[in-house]
Amino acid sequence: MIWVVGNIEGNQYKEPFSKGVLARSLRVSRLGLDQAYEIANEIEKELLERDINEISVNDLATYVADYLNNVDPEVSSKYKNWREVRKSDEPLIILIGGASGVGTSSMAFELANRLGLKNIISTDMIREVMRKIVSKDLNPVIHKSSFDAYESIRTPAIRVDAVIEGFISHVDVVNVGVEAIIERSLKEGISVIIEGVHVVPGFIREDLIKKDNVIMLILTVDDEETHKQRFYTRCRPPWVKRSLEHYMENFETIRKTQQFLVDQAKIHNTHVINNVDFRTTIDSMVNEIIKEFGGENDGNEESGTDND
Ligand SMILES: Nc1ncnc2c1ncn2[C@@H]1O[C@H](COP(=O)(O)OP(=O)(O)OP(=O)(O)O)[C@@H](O)[C@H]1O
Ligand SMILES: O=C(O)[C@@H](CO)OP(=O)(O)O
Repeated sequence: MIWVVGNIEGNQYKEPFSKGVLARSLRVSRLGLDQAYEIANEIEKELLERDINEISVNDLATYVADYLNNVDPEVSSKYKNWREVRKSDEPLIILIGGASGVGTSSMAFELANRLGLKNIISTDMIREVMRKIVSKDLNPVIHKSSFDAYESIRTPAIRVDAVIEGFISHVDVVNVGVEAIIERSLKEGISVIIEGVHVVPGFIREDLIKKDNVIMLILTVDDEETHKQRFYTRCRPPWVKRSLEHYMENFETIRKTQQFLVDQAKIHNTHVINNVDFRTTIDSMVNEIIKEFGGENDGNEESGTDND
């Protein structure tokens, strides 16, 4: 057996080498699951052949990076950059916004897998809790969808566009919950991905969004027909209870909310990704996150683990 030795706040710990843990940490480098396991397997074999039965986390990381460098230097560089990011003591708060149906939940799930993060919070669920607390009479807009919230605005539209006014009133309320989750995650040191239509540039408090360990990304589907198709695929499985009709009837207003999100992203310098191809989207997200949190790798590995 090989023991991996690490150090947390001056305390040494030892754990058995796990191919699963190593393979998961390799996935950030765009390796498929099979290839990541294959490489983890090979690395274990090599270590055993060299009679290494104890290795520090840092030496293991260097070994892995060198191994990857022979497979593909780009993969190795991604691995090293991500380790740089994980050296930080601060949690990562990743916010993924986008109009209904563009794929924020699917992409958050994939990203969490790639980065080995364990917490994903959907803003729809925050809203659901709020609906139990705040009655329909008191705040009708959050009892609607973001794109048809305008139908329940009590005062007639004051702004130029009723749909956007409804969207803003809706997001504004749910945003209180989003901020609470960010605050709690920062306080507890828990990395989290928060995803959904209620993640909108310009709405989250400046003191939170400006933190070095908080990043917001906006997803879009620029092509209308592709966006429509997403609702078809999402509503097709028999266990899905969301009505396709609801989204098709409101498709134009959903597109309006997307345009609003893009406009807000421009104003607030938020990165926008057109979510067409699954892998390209994930790669862009990972690249943005590494760029924002880690800068470029300088090649000097020191400390940190991949396990949180
Ligand atoms: N890049 C992609 N390529 C192909 N299909 C995708 C892609 N991204 C998402 N999808 C599919 O599009 C559908 C909608 O995605 P998803 O449910 O994640 O959207 P959403 O943004 O979370 O929507 P909502 O906010 O309304 O819940 C799903 O069937 C999902 O599998
Ligand atoms: O409000 C919305 O735009 C969507 C987001 O997922 O929620 P629902 O379709 O459940 O109303």
